[in-house]
Amino acid sequence: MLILFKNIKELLQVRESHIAYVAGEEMKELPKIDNAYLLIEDTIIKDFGPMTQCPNPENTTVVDASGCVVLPTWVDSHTHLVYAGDRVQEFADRINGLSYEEIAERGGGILNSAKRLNETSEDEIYEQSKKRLEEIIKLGTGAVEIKSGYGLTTEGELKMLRVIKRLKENYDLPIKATFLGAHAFPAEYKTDHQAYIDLMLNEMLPEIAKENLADYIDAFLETGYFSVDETIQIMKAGKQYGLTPKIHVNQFTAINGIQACVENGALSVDHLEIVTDEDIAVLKESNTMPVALPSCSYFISIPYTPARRMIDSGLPLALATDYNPGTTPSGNMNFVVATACIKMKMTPEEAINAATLNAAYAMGIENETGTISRGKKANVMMTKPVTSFYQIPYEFGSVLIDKVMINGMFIE
Ligand SMILES: N=CN[C@@H](CCC(=O)O)C(=O)O
Ligand SMILES: [Zn+2]
Repeated sequence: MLILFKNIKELLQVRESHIAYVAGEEMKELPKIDNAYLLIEDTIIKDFGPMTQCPNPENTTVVDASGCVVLPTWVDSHTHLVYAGDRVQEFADRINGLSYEEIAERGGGILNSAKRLNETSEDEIYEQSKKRLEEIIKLGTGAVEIKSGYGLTTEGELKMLRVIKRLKENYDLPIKATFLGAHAFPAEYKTDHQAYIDLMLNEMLPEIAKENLADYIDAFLETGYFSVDETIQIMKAGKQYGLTPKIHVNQFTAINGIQACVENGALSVDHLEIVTDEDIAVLKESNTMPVALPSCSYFISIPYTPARRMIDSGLPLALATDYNPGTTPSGNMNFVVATACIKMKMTPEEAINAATLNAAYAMGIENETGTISRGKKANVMMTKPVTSFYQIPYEFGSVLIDKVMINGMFIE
């Protein structure tokens, strides 16, 4: 089946040849074709170019994109969208003055979600999660990473990962599963961290590997959560099962965690609200993708990742939502892109590179999606009529995405 987008005002993120990611100055360039066509054949991008060279194949569905922008769908490389219930009470508590850390110290936070998850059936968690997934697809997300980490028991972690597996089976977008047993220490292991780590390494990981439930391994490397040495143990164990690390680090404090992640071959380091010059120097010598999560900074009022300092130092940067019940109850990548421009001073070109091409690298799927390139998946989207693609971040509270195509099929 052929689908031809014609008269596209701006076709964005056009890459003739393969590129893994863009860094530093390169991030400012978002290649585009004005007045373009885009031809989709079945599930892949077949061809594109200026309208002056537009083909006229038979038996083709034509989409008139006059006045509209067409671009690859967003890639959300960091979410926790499989969870049970919500944490609205903590939202109110924070408005009334408590910090995220204070709520966690009182037994709220991640442990609150873990309790709820362990009390909820797998079917119910699947139902709640698929609604979130369907919502973000309509908002333009065409690939998503999803973490476990609200189980913190063998049964609970497996339950979450099985839900992610069901989502993979039932939805047509690339989904990667990340094992995040090291999200927090359950209360009963507060004084015996090693016992919980042993449980993860000796019981959870072998079962996860047996059922092939995870693609990546994660840990919350942070003061009061998992130390550098504990995280190193977890990364090394994960790698023995073929799970590459993607690590939560530098959300509240910088404790040389980034160096440990880089040394252990992390595909990405995520959060980075607090970044030292040493962290930047270490990242510059690596292929590890830094990932910023601006909706989290917005929601819990913590600093934004210093994108300008990082990009101006020559680093790449990816953007993701962090969709989760505690720090980011939103999976809207449009808001992420807008907030990156407004609060982190990223240009629209940089933000869109960060939310497509670089984000695909952070998920290990840069060969499949993230750019308009011949042979890549037909995961593309079209805006409403706009003055230019700058309108996407400019209208920060609106969703300008009009049509979303996943694997060559329009989402209803
Ligand atoms: N910081 C660690 N994990 C999540 C929040 C988890 C929660 O509060 O439920 C995050 O990425 O922000
Ligand atoms: Zn997270």
